[in-house]
Amino acid sequence: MPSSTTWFIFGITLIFLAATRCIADSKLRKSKYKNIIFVGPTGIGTVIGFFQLLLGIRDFIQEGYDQHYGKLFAIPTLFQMTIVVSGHDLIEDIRKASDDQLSLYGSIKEGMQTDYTMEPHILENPYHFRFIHLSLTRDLGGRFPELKEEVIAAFSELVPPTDSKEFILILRDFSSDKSRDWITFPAWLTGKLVVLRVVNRLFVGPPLCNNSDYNEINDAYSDALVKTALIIGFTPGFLKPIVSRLLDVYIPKTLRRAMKHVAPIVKERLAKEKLFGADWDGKSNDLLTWLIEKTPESDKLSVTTIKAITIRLLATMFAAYRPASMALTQALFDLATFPGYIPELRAEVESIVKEEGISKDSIGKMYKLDSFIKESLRLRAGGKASMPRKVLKDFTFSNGTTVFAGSTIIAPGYAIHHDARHYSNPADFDGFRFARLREEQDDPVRYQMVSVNPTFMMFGNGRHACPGRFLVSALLKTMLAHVLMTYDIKLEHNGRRPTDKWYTFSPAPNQTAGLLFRRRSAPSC
Ligand code: HEM
Repeated sequence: MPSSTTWFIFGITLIFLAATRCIADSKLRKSKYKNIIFVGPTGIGTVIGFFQLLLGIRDFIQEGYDQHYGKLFAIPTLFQMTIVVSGHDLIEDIRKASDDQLSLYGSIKEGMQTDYTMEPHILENPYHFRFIHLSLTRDLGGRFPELKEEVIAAFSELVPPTDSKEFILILRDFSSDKSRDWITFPAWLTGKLVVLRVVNRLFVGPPLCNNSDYNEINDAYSDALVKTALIIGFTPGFLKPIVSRLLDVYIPKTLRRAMKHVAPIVKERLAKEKLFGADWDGKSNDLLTWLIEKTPESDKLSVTTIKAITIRLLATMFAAYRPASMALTQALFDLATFPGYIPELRAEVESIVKEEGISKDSIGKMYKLDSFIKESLRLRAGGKASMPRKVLKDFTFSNGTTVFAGSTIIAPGYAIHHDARHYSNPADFDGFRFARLREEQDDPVRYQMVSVNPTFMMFGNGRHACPGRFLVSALLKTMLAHVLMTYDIKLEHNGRRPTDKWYTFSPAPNQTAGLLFRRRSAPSC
């Protein structure tokens, strides 16, 4: 229990921060931002606003979007200015801007406080991200058999039909009546473990991808990164070095644990290369190999190198698995919430699998399944803040409004996805919405999950649009096809969909709810 002195210091700190926020806000409104509409409380209300902003700025974004659609509006957060850009033309301006004007990496640097949470040079040259473009996406067809194999293996271990070692492990606190057919699994934990394992199959290969300690480390690293970045982000600039030093325990500890797994594999792969040459038989085609090849020859085994490789592995995994596992969990909740879709989805999957089996090409033909997952993404996933960009040079939008270097701009993805201008009955889950549009307009490309445009911002837009979306689409479709073919699924607690949990900008699936699975007697894929 914290002592009264601790509470006193905490209270004084909050009052100090609130006062700073008031002063900063009033300065900003009179400053060069005077031509931009401000959203959020004013005057004494800014003190209350400060606490609301601590909890998240999502309501202010929606309020601004509803009242000022097609314009820019500003939400002064604690120590910075977040400018929200709405309307097709202005979002197009962001898409066309150069990286030295509006920078994605600048916003990641700020959002994740990478100067304090990672080695700064890693984001200066994020070549690990290019692996997704240059290798993984281009060769997705070639990698598909591994992805499929791992999906099947992961589900059969993590959602097994009977009592088993892994079953006990994952259930932990989840009680289940094993005498019945239906078994309850923790949805979020299961979704995370399946995605971690499958993505790690493509990032580090077997056996590490099945190592539960390594997968847990990936999860712990992401958690530590988010929490540390949040605290440092709320800290005034001059205090950041001190606060980051005080917090300098969780990330390094997790990193050291991860390095213990990565180092022997790097050694083993280098030894084989020495023995059998650069293209040795059985050489893994994964992110780890790619990172080893990028490292200067003389330096491949140094601790610094292993550390840098491990950070890049964990950072890429952070970008990949968190949104993908949230999307999987939400889609499973939707499948269980709207069982009326199951027969038609099953019919589509079964007929295609019967003809062609499961491959990258065959899942490409499952457009009802694609539509169902895309609708789940539209309604539940993603953040209020798509296309985050740090303004590096003053930038003037096509409507004449200038944003100044130092501000952060975002597009309000969540509001766009819930806007009746773009989607009829936007609050309703309409699983075949995109399949119908595709049929009506005879356009097989525009409505598929991986297409990005100013009305579907889940994966951003423009040159930085998520390069992992092709993998995500293959991953989610293969997983849902497997679940449809292998299990019956339903919600616990009389069929009420578990409520989402909101973080600063983004919704996340409920993290404690369970899902019930029952093995089908029909053959699985
Ligand atoms: C449902 C899952 C996912 C969602 C919703 C998502 C969303 C996003 C968004 C919104 C961006 C920023 C785009 C922009 O600002 O224009 C982004 C960037 C990125 N994503 Fe994803 N992502 C997902 C999964 C993945 C996966 C599985 C990977 C890796 C395999 C990945 C790798 C990346 C990378 C490397 C970038 C940075 C792009 C660049 O450097 O230009 N993402 N993602």
